[in-house]
Amino acid sequence: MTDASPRPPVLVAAAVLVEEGRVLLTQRKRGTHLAGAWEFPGGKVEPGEDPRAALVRELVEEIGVEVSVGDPVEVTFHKYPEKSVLLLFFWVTRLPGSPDPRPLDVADVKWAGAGDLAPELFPPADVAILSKVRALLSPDT
Ligand SMILES: Nc1nc2c([nH]c(=O)n2[C@@H]2O[C@H](COP(=O)(O)OP(=O)(O)OP(=O)(O)O)[C@@H](O)[C@H]2O)c(=O)[nH]1
Repeated sequence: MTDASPRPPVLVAAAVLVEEGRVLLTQRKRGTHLAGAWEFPGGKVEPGEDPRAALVRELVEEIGVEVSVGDPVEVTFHKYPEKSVLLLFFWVTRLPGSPDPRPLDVADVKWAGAGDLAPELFPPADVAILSKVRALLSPDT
């Protein structure tokens, strides 16, 4: 049966930033949707905003890094009980001279190897992107 009053999905842009065989992850803050989960850094695209510009903005706000946003890696639609999300995952590279990531508006930040990508640590919407990213990373980390 279809929802009687469906709301449009929340549009989210998220980054796949790989350096030296590790991918950058952030941890969701207490009191937010899916608190404590590890995820790909990013956030909601504001109405009328270019998703790539939103991602640049979110990475400065959340972890203080300056990036260039490349091609899409994956697009995922997922229904949570409280909302649905449309996630746009992009390849991202740090600009020369960008600061190192630090947890400005997230609970924590880390460079993760393939062994850190257990799906149960991530939002359920991230299953597809996780298998793509795992295949890219060094198997022994
Ligand atoms: N950045 C990011 N968000 C993700 C991922 N996977 C996933 O389901 N999401 C969901 O996409 C939404 C991202 O929006 P956000 O980061 O601005 O979340 P928020 O806490 O401000 O949202 P809220 O105010 O509705 O709780 C959240 O509901 C988050 O749970 C991911 O890999 N990265």
